[in-house]
This record gives sequence, C-alpha cells and structure tokens, in this order.
Amino acid sequence: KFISPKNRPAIPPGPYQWPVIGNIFQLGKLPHLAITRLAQTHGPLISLKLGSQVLVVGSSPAAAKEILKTHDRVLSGRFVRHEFKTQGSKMHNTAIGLPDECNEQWRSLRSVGRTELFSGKAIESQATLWSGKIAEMVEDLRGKEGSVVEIGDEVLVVALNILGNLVFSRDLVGYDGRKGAVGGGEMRKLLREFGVLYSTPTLTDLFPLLGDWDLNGMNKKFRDIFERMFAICDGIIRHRRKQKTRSGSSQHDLLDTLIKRGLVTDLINPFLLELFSGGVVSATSTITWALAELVKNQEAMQKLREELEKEVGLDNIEQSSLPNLPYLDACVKETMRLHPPVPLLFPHRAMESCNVMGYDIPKDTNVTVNVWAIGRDPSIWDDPLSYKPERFLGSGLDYKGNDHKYLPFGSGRRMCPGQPMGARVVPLVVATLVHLFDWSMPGNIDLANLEMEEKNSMTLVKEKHLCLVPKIRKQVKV
Ligand code: HEM
Repeated sequence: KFISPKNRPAIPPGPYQWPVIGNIFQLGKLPHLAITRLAQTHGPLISLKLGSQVLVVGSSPAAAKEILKTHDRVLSGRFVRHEFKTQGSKMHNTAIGLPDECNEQWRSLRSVGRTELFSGKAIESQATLWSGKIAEMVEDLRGKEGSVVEIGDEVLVVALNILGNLVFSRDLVGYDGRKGAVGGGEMRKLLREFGVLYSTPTLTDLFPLLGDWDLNGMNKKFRDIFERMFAICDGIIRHRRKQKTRSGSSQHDLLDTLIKRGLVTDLINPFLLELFSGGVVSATSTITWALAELVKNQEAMQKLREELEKEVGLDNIEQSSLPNLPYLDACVKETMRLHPPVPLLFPHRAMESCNVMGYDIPKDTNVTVNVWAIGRDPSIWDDPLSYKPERFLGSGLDYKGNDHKYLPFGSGRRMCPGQPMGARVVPLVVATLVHLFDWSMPGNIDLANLEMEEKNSMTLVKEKHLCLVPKIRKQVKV
C-alpha cells in the first residue's frame, strides 16, 4: 500500500552523510570504535551510509535484543560481499560459505555441523584429539624455551589441526620443520592473507553498481586466494571420493558425511572455508588476547594458577576438567567481553522491511550489532575497561546469547554454530599455556607495559603480534 513520504517512518538517526561517499571516511581503521563514538552522539540505533549501502548498527542490549530476537527471522539474511557473488569466484551465492538467507541449504549445513562437530556427544568424542594437538604444542614450546615465540602462530597450528583432523582426518600445518602436514603450512599463510583481504573495504561493496568492473582488483585477489585454498581441499576430496572401501573403515570424519550426503565439491569447499576461517581465526585471536591479559594482569594469573594447581596439579588438563575451573571460565569470558573476536557481528540483511525501536528498516538494509561497544558500556559494566574476571563469577552469564549485554558468539538464528567447541577449546589451550609455562617479554621488559592496541584482520586481533618467551614451569606428562 502507498505511504506518503510525510507519513513514512524514519530510518534510524545518524551522522551527516556526505554526498556519494556517505560516512565511509568517518569509520577509519577500527570501525567498531568509530561507531561506538557515533552512537554516543546519535543513540543506540544509528544509520550510516557507506557508499550507496545503508548500515544500521545497534549498540545497546535493548537494540541487540530487537535485532537478534524480536526481528531475528526478518533480519537473519547475510550481507554477501560483491566479490563473492561474481561469476567464477567459486563462492557464488554464499556468505563466506553459508548461504545469504536461512534457506534449506543453510539449515542442512548447520544441522550437519551440529551433529558431526558441535553436539555434546560429538564434543566429548573429540577429547583425545584435542589433548593430542595441545600436547604437540606443548612439546614444541618446550623445545623453544628461552626463545621468542609468536603466540598467535603457535595457537593457530593447534586450531587448524584440530579442525583439519575433524574434517579430513589429517593435520593441515606443522610446527617449524615438521614434515607431513597437508598443504605444508600454505593454509596458515592463506588464512592470514584472507584475513587482511577480508578486512579491506572495497569499491564494489560500497557501490554494487560498479559490478564486475573490478576497479581496484579485489575480485581477482579474492578469486586467487580461493583458488589456492580450494586447491588444497580439492586434492583431498578427489582422493577421498576414489576410496570406495572407506565406508568399511572405522574412521569417520566430516568430509565422509558431506560426500555421503551427495554434496558437490563446489559446495563442500566454501562450507569448509567458512568453518576454517570462522573457527580457527576467532579461537586463535581469543586465546592470544586471553594470554596477553593474563600476563599483563599478574594478580588474575596468580589466581588462575592457584585454581589449576588445586584442581589439576600434575594431571593433564582435560575437557572433563573444565566444569571444575570456574576462575578459568571467568578469565576467558572477561577476555571476550573486552576483545570479542567479532566486534561488529558479520552484517545481517533485512529480508523484508521491518520496524526496529520505532524506526523503519527497509528491505535489504545491512544490520549489525556492536558487541564491542556493549561489552565496554559503563552503564552496564562497573569499571568496564579493567580486566576483572571476578565480575563473571556467579553472574549467570553464559555464551548462549540469552542475555543481550554479553554476545561474543552472537545470538539467534545466525549465532555462531561453533560456540560449544570455541567455548571449550579456548579455555583448554589458555589453561595449558598458563599452567605449564612462565612467560616474559623479550628483553625482560615489564609485562605491565604490554601494549593492547587492536587491528582488524577479519577478526579483532592485537595490532602487534604477541611475542613472549616461555620458561618451563611444570613438567606434566601431557
Ligand atoms: C572463540 C571462538 C569463536 C567466537 C567468539 C565466534 C564468534 C562468532 C560470531 C560473533 C559469529 C557471527 C554471529 C552473527 O552474525 O550473528 C560467528 C559465526 C560463525 N562461526 Fe563462530 N566463533 C567462534 C568459533 C567458531 C568455531 C570453532 C567455528 C567452527 C568450527 C565457527 C564457525 C562459525 C560459522 C560457520 C559462522 C557463520 C554462521 C551463519 O552464518 O549461520 N566459529 N562466530
């Protein structure tokens, strides 16, 4: 029905939009930070114009609840980068891997992920694999005692190889000098390159009408990186398809299931890319931030070590130990409050027009939630910029997205499917690093001076790599 412009509900308020470019230059290199400041002036639900695209951002628990719960169904589409939609990108009709709306294909892929990887039963069955991969990291670190270690790089190997084994029954990377991993370290390099590329805003995203002209060469760069990533997986998939006898073997992994379900390689590849890029990168950055906060806040480190000493002592830290380690849980939750790996939820897309907090959200508007701003809001959190794990003890806050003041994994339909895994692997690795090693800065610089500047690289990472020197603290047989 026709609504005259006078009676049409207004879109959410926001800063002045410059002709053509809109608000692009106001966002800078850390859009979550810039948007937090804009929300302080314009309110908890704001509109920004990025080229020809509108982005609506919610920055309060009430706004998040409207977006992720009240209007969850309508706002559960995904913004898909233009480069992914171009013919030949091999990512046609996918967000990163999952489709741009919650359709049958999306439901089916999420259900495979849930059953095979993230259900309680699946997670329990992964305990030995996780311990084994963490033990390899410990072994590597023991050999590097006294030398400078880049923590992100070390942890990325654990995360990539856990997933590599769940998906392909194989390691994807090796520690320095270790042979035999598929892709020989290429995957690690590619994920890092992908992170940088993904965080670069592109002309075609801002002005979709520029279409396939590829003025700044981004279509080609994405195409190249996908080709190199998929080449690694293609070889494994082709080989697996040929193994006719495999169904008789006791080994079973995600690739088997995807093949059995009749998925073509062109669909398997982007789905796996979504799992690897979503899972590995978020877990790695969270573990890195957690260790950075703990070495900087020695009081919290001490308390955590006391808890581990009492509960675990000289035993292995296992998945089954986690329920008895409440302070560890609080340390990881506090890390994700201050440093959510996805500070602005990957943009959702309005599949129909709707009304949020009294404002009009036209169809196809991109909508996100500033999880970072909510996590640091002084009206919600006492002394929000300080690292105080105690605030989570007995708070009842969990990762399930039911309380919209704490959303590191999002909430609603599009919530992270890997939450049950991320919420267990991250504390296990953090506990191992803290329990078995002492950490110092190169050149014995005071740990309190560790800088905590942020950078966007698909997820929110430390601007400078976390480089620390390990000293063996405990000789536990892992
Ligand atoms: C610390 C660990 C992790 C954090 C904090 C995290 C966080 C998130 C967030 C905030 C989203 C977006 C939610 C939204 O748009 O509303 C997301 C999506 C996603 N994550 Fe995670 N994640 C983590 C680990 C994992 C793991 C281990 C996997 C898989 C192995 C994974 C796979 C995915 C996938 C596939 C999506 C897209 C879901 C969809 O569009 O339907 N994540 N994650």
